[in-house]
Amino acid sequence: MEAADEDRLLQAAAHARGQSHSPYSRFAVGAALLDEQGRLHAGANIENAAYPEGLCAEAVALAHLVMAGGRRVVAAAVVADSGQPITPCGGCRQKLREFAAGDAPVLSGGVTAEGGAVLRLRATMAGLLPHSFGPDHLT
Ligand SMILES: O=c1ccn([C@H]2C[C@H](O)[C@@H](CO)O2)c(=O)[nH]1
Repeated sequence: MEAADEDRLLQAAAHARGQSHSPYSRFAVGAALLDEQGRLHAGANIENAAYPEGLCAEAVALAHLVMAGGRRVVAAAVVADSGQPITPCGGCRQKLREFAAGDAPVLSGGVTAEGGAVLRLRATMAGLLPHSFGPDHLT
């Protein structure tokens, strides 16, 4: 993946983070996904007063991708202001894996003073979720 495409993905995640509804954790997360048609789909975490009902940014972005007719997650980016690089939670790794190849890049970004994103970690789907269960197991 070219640096310019990585940056486009990270900045889309940073922009989406601005829509986060996270009054309980006060931990705003943004995610962006690149689909097989070259389109970007973004999401932010949406928390709920009934705490377990909250949605992760990655799940919201994935819902946008699928509803827009996307069928593959070619690359993903997650952005948050955290002490260590943010990575998708276990549940979101599985959700993304449904649509992503093992070598799909998963970028982790931190937040700049200007509200943009800076690359902090470059991972892959299979690196985050090794020996994973997926659609092929059901055929
Ligand atoms: O990869 C992650 C990790 C956490 N969160 C959200 C869930 C919750 O709203 C808040 C704190 O866990 O961050 C995400 O959206 N994505």
